Amino acid sequence: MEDLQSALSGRGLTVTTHPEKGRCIVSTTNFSPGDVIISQDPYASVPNNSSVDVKCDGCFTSSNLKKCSACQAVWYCGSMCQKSEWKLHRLECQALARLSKDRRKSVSPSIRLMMRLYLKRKLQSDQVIPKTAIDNYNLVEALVSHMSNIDENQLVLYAQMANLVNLILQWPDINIKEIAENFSRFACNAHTICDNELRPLGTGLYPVISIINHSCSPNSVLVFEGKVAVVRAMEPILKGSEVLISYIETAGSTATRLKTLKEQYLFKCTCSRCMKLGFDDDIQESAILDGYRCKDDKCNGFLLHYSDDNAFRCQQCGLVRKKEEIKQITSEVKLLSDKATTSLCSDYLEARAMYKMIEKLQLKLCHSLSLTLMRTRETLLKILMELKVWREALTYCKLTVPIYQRIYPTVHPLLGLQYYTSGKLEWLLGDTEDAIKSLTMAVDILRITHGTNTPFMKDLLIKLEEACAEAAYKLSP
Ligand SMILES: C[S@@+](CC[C@H](N)C(=O)[O-])C[C@H]1O[C@@H](n2cnc3c(N)ncnc32)[C@H](O)[C@@H]1O
Repeated sequence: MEDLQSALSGRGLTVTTHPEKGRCIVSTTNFSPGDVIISQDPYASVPNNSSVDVKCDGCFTSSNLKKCSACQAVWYCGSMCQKSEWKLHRLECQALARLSKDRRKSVSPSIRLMMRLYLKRKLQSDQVIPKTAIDNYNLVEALVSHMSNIDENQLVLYAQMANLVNLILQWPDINIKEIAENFSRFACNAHTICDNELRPLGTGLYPVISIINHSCSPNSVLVFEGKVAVVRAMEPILKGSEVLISYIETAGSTATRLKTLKEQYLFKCTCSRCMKLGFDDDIQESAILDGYRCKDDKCNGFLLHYSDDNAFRCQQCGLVRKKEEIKQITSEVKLLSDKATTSLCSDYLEARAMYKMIEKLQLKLCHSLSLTLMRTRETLLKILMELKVWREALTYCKLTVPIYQRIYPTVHPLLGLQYYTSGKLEWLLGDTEDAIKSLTMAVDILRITHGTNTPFMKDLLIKLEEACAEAAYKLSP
């Protein structure tokens, strides 16, 4: 702990304890928006490979991959990544190679992550890999596990997974109970590693970054540069303030956020947004985000429960909508959604037709600002991008932007990325003036959340420069 404190003090941070939250990271200096508060390499990490989607173990790229010839289970994009991973993979490779081909295929990313945690611990204790103040197994042991609060079924599952790790590693003195506890630690401490556009690539354990607590209106954001986790300030953070990130999608209604945090992280959030639960404006906001629209097409009102829960009443015009009718449309949407999800993996044209039908039904059911309708439109945007139907994709992107602006704070990576998508589409379609506006808004946000020195940001800045140059050229006599 002393080593950690002294490593953090050089970065303007300290670890304190809070009676309800446990450990916290607090700033001992002022941070401005865009400042890197802390960055860390993973103690252990793994790509989220599946039978249909594989990534390089070193950099998580999906292109030019070759299998490790010995274990046939791990992929690399080239010799550089293979070499950088070799010390750890050498031991992992021997363990995997002992398994039958079928067994090897069934080793899930979570099992691999646990194996890699133990292999790293072994390599550090054998001094093959150096330990540092922010990269050692003691920090993993200090992470909360919530073992005494998780239910029995979950414990059984963790015990089964621990047995599997033992079976693969075949270390005589391995402690099954300790492995099971580490699975519980993964559940509330591991982070999903994402690319710059926040698409998931894998999972990593970052034991110092895991000390940062949650808020639904956080002052910082966690992004990834390759496998390195980077926490940046999104707003001015004054000396003495706690550094807070969000563990979950903050757009959900208060009840949804509280439920997710309780189920996955086992705590009751008491941030300023969650403390509004049950107050009038929170009830209204939730009814819009999660809720239904007025039956009258011309009314933009939202519905709240009415007369013993058998009906809903529009809060704007008073029109009543029967619960039965809502149930009927909901089940039609559910039926279609189940089919549509499968078509997403196989046939984009079919998926487009199905999601359009879902959107049509949801327009009858959901408030125009509802998250459910927005998610459908996000999916349609992705499908249309895959199909390269740019103009229609732009229409859907534009439909989501006002909702993003409403549900996210002015500096939020998802809002910045949506402006970026809009700008790219406008640029492609020759709407240069609009592209400049969207790309400028993207830069204003993403330079804070993603920094300015990454290839991703450089690419965005070049696109903006090109759009400005073209606009100037069009204007020149
Ligand atoms: C990733 S850890 C954060 C560090 C943790 N406080 C510690 O002592 O190691 C996540 C756990 O911290 C606690 N936690 C995080 N944010 C919290 C909050 N806003 N309120 C209460 N507890 C919180 C919960 O126990 C949660 O499962």
